[in-house]
Amino acid sequence: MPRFSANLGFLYPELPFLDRLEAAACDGFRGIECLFPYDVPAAQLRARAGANGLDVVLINAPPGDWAAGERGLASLSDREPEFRGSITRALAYAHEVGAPRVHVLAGLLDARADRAAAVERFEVRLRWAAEQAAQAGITLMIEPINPHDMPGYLLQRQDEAHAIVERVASASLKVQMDLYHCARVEGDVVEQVRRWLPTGQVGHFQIAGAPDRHEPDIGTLDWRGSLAAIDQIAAATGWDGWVGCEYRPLRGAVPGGTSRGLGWMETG
Ligand SMILES: O=C(O)C(=O)[C@H](O)CO
Ligand SMILES: [Mg+2]
Repeated sequence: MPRFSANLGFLYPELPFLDRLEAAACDGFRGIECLFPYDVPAAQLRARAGANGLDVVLINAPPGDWAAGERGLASLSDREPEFRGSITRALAYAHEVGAPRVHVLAGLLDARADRAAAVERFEVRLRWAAEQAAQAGITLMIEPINPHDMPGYLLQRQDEAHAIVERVASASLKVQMDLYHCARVEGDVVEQVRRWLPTGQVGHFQIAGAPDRHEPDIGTLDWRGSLAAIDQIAAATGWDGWVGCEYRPLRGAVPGGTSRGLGWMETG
């Protein structure tokens, strides 16, 4: 089985954020990932992770005004200074907590906007951001996200993301392949893993059941096949990344609900 990290934006929702680290460690996780940890001083997160023997494997860069509906700044016109500030802040935070990956959200495309121009802006900004990341020894991620969960998101398909990574041509930019989004948009997830992981351009995986984003074994996702493909290709190529558990536990806020739903890991 691959290494799993606990996405603390989704798992253990009944606990205060910092207490989720101990719960994850008790459940056997060795890595955690966060959506937007910026309300917590980096020193506190680093200390809790260290005390629980956890690596912080991924954080997201600040996405703009999330409450107002923004989902990233990287492709938005007239937001370059804010975008650059978000990257600087994310890289500094990631450095302090020892996170080797930062996910950069692309942003929403207005229905009347020119997609080609937005993609061009995205690439120009990623090129700059990847240079900053390289200096910090951090790898940036871009992630295709399905339009049911995030209508209008610029990046929805694996081939679009990989084409951008190829054009930006920096070793510090990779694709975050979320098997849940991939299942909802592209269907045959195992085939997509087999197509893209050997390219060396996948930096991180995430997993959830489809179509409801609960535990991977709830729904139609071929999670066993996907994880077996990751294992097989990792053994052949030396890929040593993580698979983030980014799902809403079916038992939601019931105390212990996340832990009780982890049985799929044993049966994979
Ligand atoms: O939504 C996802 O799948 C993510 O991974 C983002 O980081 C949060 O929107
Ligand atoms: Mg994801």
